[in-house]
Amino acid sequence: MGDRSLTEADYAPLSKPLVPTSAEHTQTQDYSGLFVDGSDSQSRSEMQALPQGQFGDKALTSTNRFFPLASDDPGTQHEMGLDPSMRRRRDEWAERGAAKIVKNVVDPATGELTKHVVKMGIKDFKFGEQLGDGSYSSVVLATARDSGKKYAVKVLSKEYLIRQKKVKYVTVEKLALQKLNGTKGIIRLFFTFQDEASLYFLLEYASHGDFLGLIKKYGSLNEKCARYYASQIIDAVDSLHAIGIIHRDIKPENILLDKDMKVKLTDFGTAKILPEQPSNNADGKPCFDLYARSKSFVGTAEYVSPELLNDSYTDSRCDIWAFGCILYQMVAGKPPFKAANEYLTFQKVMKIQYAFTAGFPLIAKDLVKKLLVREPNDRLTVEQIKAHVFFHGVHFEDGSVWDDDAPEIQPYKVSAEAMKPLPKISETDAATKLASLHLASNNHPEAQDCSVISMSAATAAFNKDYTGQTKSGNKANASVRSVSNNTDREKIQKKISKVHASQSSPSIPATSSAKETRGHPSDVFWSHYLQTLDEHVLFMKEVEISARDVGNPRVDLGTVAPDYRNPSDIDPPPGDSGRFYKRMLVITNLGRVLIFVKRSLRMQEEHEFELQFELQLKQVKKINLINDQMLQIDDSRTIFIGCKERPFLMKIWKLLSSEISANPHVPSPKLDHKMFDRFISSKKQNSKKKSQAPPVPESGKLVNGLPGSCISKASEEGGPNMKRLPSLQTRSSSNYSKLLARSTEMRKNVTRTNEK
Ligand SMILES: Nc1ncnc2c1ncn2[C@@H]1O[C@H](COP(=O)(O)OP(=O)(O)OP(=O)(O)O)[C@@H](O)[C@H]1O
Repeated sequence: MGDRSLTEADYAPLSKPLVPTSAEHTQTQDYSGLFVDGSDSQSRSEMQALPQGQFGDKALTSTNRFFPLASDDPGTQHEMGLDPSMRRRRDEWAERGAAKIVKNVVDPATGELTKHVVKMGIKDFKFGEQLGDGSYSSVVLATARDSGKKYAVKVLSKEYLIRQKKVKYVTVEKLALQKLNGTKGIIRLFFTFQDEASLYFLLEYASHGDFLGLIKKYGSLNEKCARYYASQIIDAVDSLHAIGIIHRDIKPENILLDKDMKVKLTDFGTAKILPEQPSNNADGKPCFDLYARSKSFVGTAEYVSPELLNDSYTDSRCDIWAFGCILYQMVAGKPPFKAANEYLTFQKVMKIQYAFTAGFPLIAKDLVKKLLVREPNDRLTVEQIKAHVFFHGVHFEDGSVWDDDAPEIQPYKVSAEAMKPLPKISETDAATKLASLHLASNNHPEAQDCSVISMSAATAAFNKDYTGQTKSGNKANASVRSVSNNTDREKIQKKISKVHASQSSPSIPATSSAKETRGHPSDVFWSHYLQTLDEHVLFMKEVEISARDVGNPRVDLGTVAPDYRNPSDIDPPPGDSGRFYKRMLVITNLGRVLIFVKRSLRMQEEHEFELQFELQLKQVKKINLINDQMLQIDDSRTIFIGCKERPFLMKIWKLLSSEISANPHVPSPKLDHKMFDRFISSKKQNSKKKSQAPPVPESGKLVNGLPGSCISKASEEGGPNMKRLPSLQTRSSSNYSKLLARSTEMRKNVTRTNEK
């Protein structure tokens, strides 16, 4: 359509009703239970074809972008400067585009209730602050002049919709919201109206903003909060699917929180509305084919399901995938699949390449693992999710997920409780039994996996590497973070030891007796441990951390403490107590950087935290912690870090006066690299034997599974996703289809090379 002027004919579809209006609505003064369309009522029976496809660029960038005035008297400001013909058109539209509302009005003379049809449009609301900006809309706060009630009004520019051929998506959004009207957990659409320039959706106002804001504010959510919100999200998804609607773009930005902090799903612009299937259901419930495949390339990179990328289709199970991503994000504070750009994110999704953060609670981890499964058939169903032990005590059947008050929001902190293995399935618990039966029939390989998180193993490795032996019992397996009080820490570790003692954990090989592990280089330990995992160590360094702020030259632990490998035996040099730190830096192929900091001298404190970014750490010489959120690598590259333990990080930072030097402990850095290269080449050989993996194309090294050249220009930014993620369909400029085609082509090439 280009930049040509739009004609009457172009606007025609928007001047007609987009969907049939509800004829039997019962309206009250506050518009509850109401769905009314403010369009020409003559064409009511017209139903547009259900749209599919993609949205376009950032919306409302056209000159017609509308921002309602935040004025008490909108009339005067509009009147000034309006020529008579414009005024006439505006008045025409006030009449033509208004919603027709049936109001119950009390007759002052008789006291009787009578029904009046009134027209409502822009003049009936006071507009306030902008609540959000979508890819094709702006959302503003609106207060009804008559009742003082607050609403959110989604404003869509007609010109933009027409130019970008997005009209049909507005139709879908409206139709979906109409079908879902009154469904718990779904934002309510009261009515729509329009004027010459814009369409307006009068929506229920979700005063607590969106879920991304909540996660951002607290960094993460503890299990109680995660359970509360996850139960509402999955119940809302269940309701959608039951009505034959697939959302297809579930993400924290599209989950709103109402005045009671309860979930309201929004943004149905890319939803799929399924046709009803013939059914003999005795209960008369409508029947939909939730597995009907759709080829639309919709969603948001970080939450898009692998079948869309690998096999170019989605069905209702894409919502389950997105739910898995969000559950992970609640606890970890960042989405599981996140890279420097969408292309790399796609690669991670396609390969299901993600890692759990340190201390991720085991029960939630089990659920996430069963959701982030490549094959949609192997993914848990909504029913199975609800029956998962993570939701133990949540009563979906009686609707109490919506009645319970929201818990006090707290960020996630690892605890002994969180590290408890999955409880045994009770035979009497019908729901759990159902889930386990389904799992069995799905032959889900991970169903039995209650393994301890890899970070625990890392802690164990750390203990062993630094003491030369596994610490008493399974204590080394305990991963305790940010417990500053030594006594508390010990108590917690004892508790965890008990838990772990009763469990056979693959993290610590059963054979790892003190005798056997003594003197093992850490890479041997890691190669042993990581044999069964997708994640493997790319690089590991023992480093020392020194405090320069005290004015002393950096202390060489190797000199001061010859028995560096067994620091628990070292006595602090007089006056220097508490100034020595030891650290192990572990970089894995999943882009994880694990740093274990141990304050030396009798092992008084031990902490671990995790950073996530992508870079080739071989080059790294120095790491500075700039503040509690930023890490600077080699003076130039600044990385945002996703450290949930900010207080701890701050503590380290303060202690070290902003600088951490990462110097290899081994006398020659080359030795370090040699060890590492040996480790990697043996790792490569092992994995070749194991999986007959295709050879790496000669053209270049693989970085994250891709030729390095593909990401040479990628920004190094990583860390938690704290930006609002635009939906795929909203950025035609970045052309996802092309990206996808490129990555598919690349995979084909690799396969072809192998076949040759
Ligand atoms: N009912 C509401 N109450 C409060 N805030 C809202 C409401 N609806 C939307 N918002 C805010 O506006 C933002 C954009 O809304 P929405 O997602 O519906 O727009 P969109 O144009 O469909 O966006 P996109 O397609 O890019 O996801 C939301 O992320 C939210 O912050």
